[in-house]
Formats: sequence, C-alpha cells, structure tokens
Amino acid sequence: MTSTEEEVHTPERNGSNESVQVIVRCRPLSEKEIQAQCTTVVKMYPSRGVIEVENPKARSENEKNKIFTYDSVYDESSTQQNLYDETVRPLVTSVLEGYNGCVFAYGQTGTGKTYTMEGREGDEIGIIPRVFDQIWAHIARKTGVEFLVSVRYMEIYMEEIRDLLRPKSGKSHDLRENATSGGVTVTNLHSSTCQSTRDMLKAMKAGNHNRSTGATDMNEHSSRSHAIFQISVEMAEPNSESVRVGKLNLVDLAGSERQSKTGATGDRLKEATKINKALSSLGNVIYALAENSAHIPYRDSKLTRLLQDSLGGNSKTIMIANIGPANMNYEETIVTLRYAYRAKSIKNTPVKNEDVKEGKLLALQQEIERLKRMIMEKSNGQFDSTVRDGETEGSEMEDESDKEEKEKKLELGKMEVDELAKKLKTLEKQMVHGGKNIVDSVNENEMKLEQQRAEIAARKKREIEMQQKLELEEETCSELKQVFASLQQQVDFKREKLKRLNNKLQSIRQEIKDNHEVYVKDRQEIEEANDEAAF
Ligand SMILES: Nc1ncnc2c1ncn2[C@@H]1O[C@H](COP(=O)(O)OP(=O)(O)OP(=O)(O)O)[C@@H](O)[C@H]1O
Repeated sequence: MTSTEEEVHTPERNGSNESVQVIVRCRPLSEKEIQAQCTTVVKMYPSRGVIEVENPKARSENEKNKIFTYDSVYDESSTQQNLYDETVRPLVTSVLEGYNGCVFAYGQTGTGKTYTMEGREGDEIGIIPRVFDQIWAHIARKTGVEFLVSVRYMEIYMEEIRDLLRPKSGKSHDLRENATSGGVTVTNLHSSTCQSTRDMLKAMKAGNHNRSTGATDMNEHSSRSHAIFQISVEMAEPNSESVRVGKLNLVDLAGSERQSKTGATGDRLKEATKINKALSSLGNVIYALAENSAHIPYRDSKLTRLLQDSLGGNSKTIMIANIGPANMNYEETIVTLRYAYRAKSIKNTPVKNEDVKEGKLLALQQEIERLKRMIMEKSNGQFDSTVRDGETEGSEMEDESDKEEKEKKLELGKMEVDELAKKLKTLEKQMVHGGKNIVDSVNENEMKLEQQRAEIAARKKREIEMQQKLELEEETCSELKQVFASLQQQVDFKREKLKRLNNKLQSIRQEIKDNHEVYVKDRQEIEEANDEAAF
C-alpha cells in the first residue's frame, strides 16, 4: 500500500517533561587497532553509569583523566540482548501504548552504530530486528484489538532524501511541517504494510541493500548516509471511532570523520563534507536545546528537521553514543562523549497519540464494513431474485428472452460480489487481528522470560540511579559528617577542601580550553574540506 503523506495529529500537548535518555557503548579494539598496537584509554563502570577516559598526551595531572556520567554505559563485553532489554524494550512498550519514540546511534565512523542498530545474524542481531520481534509478540497477545503496521525507510545522502524502499520511483521527497502535531513529514515516501516480523525484515534488508555505503580507511563498510527506519503502529478495537498511533524512528547516523584519518578524496570527501555538516547542525541543535536557547536551529539541515520531534519535541528518545577504546581515537571519543553529555539535559514532552480520528486503520475498518454491507445486500438481492425466478419457472407466460436477461443479471451480480469479496480480502489482509491471525506466535514461557528480563532491566536502572545519587550525597555530606577536634583540624579540612575545589576549577578550565581548541580545529577541517570539495 502506498500513501503519499502520513501525519499523526496530536490532540493536545500536555505531556510531562522527560529527558532524552543517553547511553554510551564502547566496542572492542578492532583487528587493525590491535595490529597497530593501540592501547585502551577507556574505562567503564556499568554499575554506576560512569566512563573514565585517559588522555594519552596529558601534560599535567589536570589533563589526565576525564570522567563522564550517563544513564547507562555498555562496555565491550556487553551483549545486544542486554542492551536491548535494558534500554530499548521499555521504549517500544511505550510506542505500543501510543507514544512517539526515537532511538538514534551517534558516533565517529567505525565505532559500531550499524552494529548496534542492525547487528549481525543470530544472537548478534541488533536493535531494529529486535523491535520487530517485540512488536509482533505484543500483537500476538492482544486479543480484541486490530492493528495496522507499516514501515518506511529513507536515507539522507548528500542532503537529499532517498526512499530506500522505492529507490527508483523518480519522485521527489520534500519536508513538510505539520502545524497540528509540530512534526515534520516526508512527501512521496513508500509505506509498506506488514503482517509479520518476516515482512519487516524483508523491508529492512531490501532498504539496506539500497543504502549508500563505501569503504574508508576507518571502516570497510562505512555508511555514507543517515538512515531512518520508521515504524507506525495503529491500533483500535473493531468499529471504534478513533485509533491510537505509536511511531518509532530508528536512526543510524553516518559517522563523523576527520579527513586526515579516513583518507577521503573525491566523492568520499564530498560525502564526508556533507556528513560532517549535518552532524555539526545536529550538534548545534543539541547545544541550543541544552542551553535553553530561544532559537533552536532545526532548519539548518534535513537531518535536524527530521529529528525535530525527537529532540525537544513530542517523543521519548534514546541517544546511543558509540565510541572506540583506542588511544589513537582519544580526541574523537571525547567529542562524542561531550555531545552525549549535553544531550542528557534535553527535555522532551511526549504525549500519547490516542483518540486520533484520521488514522489509516480507521479508514480501512470503515471501508471493510462498507464492503461487507454491500456484499450482503447484493447477495440478498440475488437470492431474492433467484427465489422469484424459481416461483415463475415453468410459467407459460415466461418468454425465453426474459429468462436469458435474468440469468445475465444474476451472472453479473455474482461477478460483482466476487469482485467485492476479492477487494475485501485484500483490505482485510492489511489489517492484523491481535491475539490471532499471527504466524509468529509467542508461547507462555517466552512471555515469562520477557517479563523477567524487563524486571531485571528495571532493577539495574534503579540501581544505577541510586548509586549515582548516593555518590552525589556522599560528596555533599562529607563536610557535615566531620567532627572537628580542634581549630587546627578545621583549618586543615578547609584547606584540603579548597585544594579539591581548586583542582576541580583547573580541570573545568582545561575542559573549556580543550573544547575551544576542538571547536577551532573542527571549523578549520570543515572549511578545508569545503574548499577542497569545491575545488
Ligand atoms: N560491540 C561490538 N562488538 C563486536 N564488534 C563490533 C562492535 N561494534 C562494532 N563492531 C564491529 O566494528 C566494525 C565497525 O562497526 P560499524 O560498521 O557498525 O560502525 P559504524 O559506526 O556504523 O561506522 P560508519 O559510521 O562508518 O558507518 C564492524 O566490523 C562491526 O562488526
């Protein structure tokens, strides 16, 4: 089924504020890095959500270690299953209640964004295929609810939007703002209706096949575009007057890269320039939101316009910052961690999309009812006329041409009914009845297992939060807990505290200096790349 534009209208915006959830994942050292005898500079403390990065070129104690805290962190031994259960599963549960959701992977090229979002075969499948499983497991259990599930897949390549499900459609894809919902939609994107995990996987694989990738010095299969996989789940009881709509954006961004490291020239360089430009717009949006600026520069790139609702809007959002552990990538790792740290303070206002009156599912339900009524009426009409025909059969008055006329009519009526029944079947196939009609049904044990995983994940999250709170309180309470035996002791304590604060101040000053240097270097690189690309 193709639709040109689809919009979700939010009846009112009175949701509560919710921070963007930020998690960091570090991949293992790559073969190349091992061969180059790189060392690991990243230390992770998953139970506290803390990352410590050691500066390999530190000139002083102040410059040595940088410490960052996030909602959760995943080290090289983390599994795809744990990451999904602990972070994405609860978000998809919300989407299935009618919220908008977004998961986006951000980071330097070759740090594992595609691995995290798509993954490999078997146990290593990534977030996107796991979302499919969760959605269909949910539908399989929801008796008495009708669903319409559809997907779209697009990429932003060189600032152009491409439809990954219909790459040769020849249609142009523009961005349109929706005044009611505040969201941004893309015109002429193909929407594929799905009835199972298999259908969704098929769409994902077909889209991946069409995605722009290429080899760079940093990654053999580098994504050269920002890819957005959109899932829409409409749900309603039969014959209802409104639907609930959950929408999920799964985003695999192209990696930020330094020309000096990727060895990009020609087309690769042009791509890199556009990629870096869009990512720098994303950074500016994150910065402006974190600073509570009056103006948020969403309009600077297609990427930021498309992510407008996910950052500072009506969505529950998870940012996954991917990093590598090697000393040679220290600077890029710090840049990613700083972006991610800023994103933590972005506040969204998610509102449930319920009582939506314009869903595709509603139109479908109404059309199905209309066809059923028409079939019934036509069948009854035929039946009546056959009975009447039977009554008059044999009558002397009946002439042969009348009989033929009636048979013709009957035949035509039957054809009409068949045609309508065929249409009905096609429409009914698009809709899925919860609790039945499903090929991939989930058994009782799997359900329990899933519930246990969700409980463990929630417990772990609570533990990290408590640990972080405890550390903060310990710091502030240590002074209060001190009992001073003498004035000298008090002076010593205050001197010690002053020293600590002074160290902190120095380290913040250093951080500001580093930030400025990185900014100047980034600008310089972008300008150089721009000049070269233009040349
Ligand atoms: N957590 C991980 N465990 C094992 N291997 C990983 C992990 N993360 C990434 N890799 C491997 O590292 C390589 C680069 O990963 P990937 O292609 O996902 O990076 P990327 O961030 O998407 O890069 P780009 O921005 O260039 O597209 C791949 O071979 C991938 O399989």
